[in-house]
Amino acid sequence: MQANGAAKPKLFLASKSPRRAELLQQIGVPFEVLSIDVPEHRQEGEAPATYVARLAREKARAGAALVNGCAVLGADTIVECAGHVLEKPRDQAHAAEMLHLLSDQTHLVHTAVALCCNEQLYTDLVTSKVTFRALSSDEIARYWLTGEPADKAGGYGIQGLGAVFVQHLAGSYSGVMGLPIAQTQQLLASLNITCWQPDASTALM
Ligand SMILES: Cc1cn([C@H]2C[C@H](O)[C@@H](COP(=O)(O)OP(=O)(O)OP(=O)(O)O)O2)c(=O)[nH]c1=O
Repeated sequence: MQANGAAKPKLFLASKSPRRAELLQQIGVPFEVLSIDVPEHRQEGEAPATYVARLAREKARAGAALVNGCAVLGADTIVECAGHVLEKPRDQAHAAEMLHLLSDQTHLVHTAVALCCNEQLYTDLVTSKVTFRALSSDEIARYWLTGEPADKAGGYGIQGLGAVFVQHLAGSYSGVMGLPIAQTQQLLASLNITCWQPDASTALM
């Protein structure tokens, strides 16, 4: 029990994304990673924001079904550009196609977060606007060889070498990376899960 009497459930992150784990660690929340597999298929006519929110909910619910009484955080990130929804590329050609589409354009990055505990579900959706400078075919080909695009929505990582493509960002940097920190902290607070205890042993410098 916490000082205010409310129970604080143990937290699991239902994600294989190392970025999400890193971002959650950054704010000092104790958690364990839970491995779940949710099929990621967009339904006919499903709007991008509806799709990403559904996947985050499904990940959180699938995790919660495995750890009764605990809190489970799920998230999903997609890129939307010129009417296309971009997820993780299948291969080099697919990544190149995505990066050519993003070149010299502004796109949206939607990240949905869902927190599930027993029957309770808390959700949020963060959309950021990212503008890329023009990319050459040569640098797109060389970027693939770094290994960075393969496991990232839209085929790039804003937190890595992909940062050199980004001319402008309006929104949440951590959201583009896969887990919007401020909004996640708010969801966790709904279940009384605090990020850090401001006492002598855990004080942040
Ligand atoms: C746009 C962008 C995405 N990404 C990542 C975040 C996500 O890990 C990934 C999008 O794929 P997701 O399907 O959202 O997540 P995932 O498959 O990596 O992990 P899981 O489903 O198990 O939670 O792209 C970056 O790391 N940097 C970026 O700049």
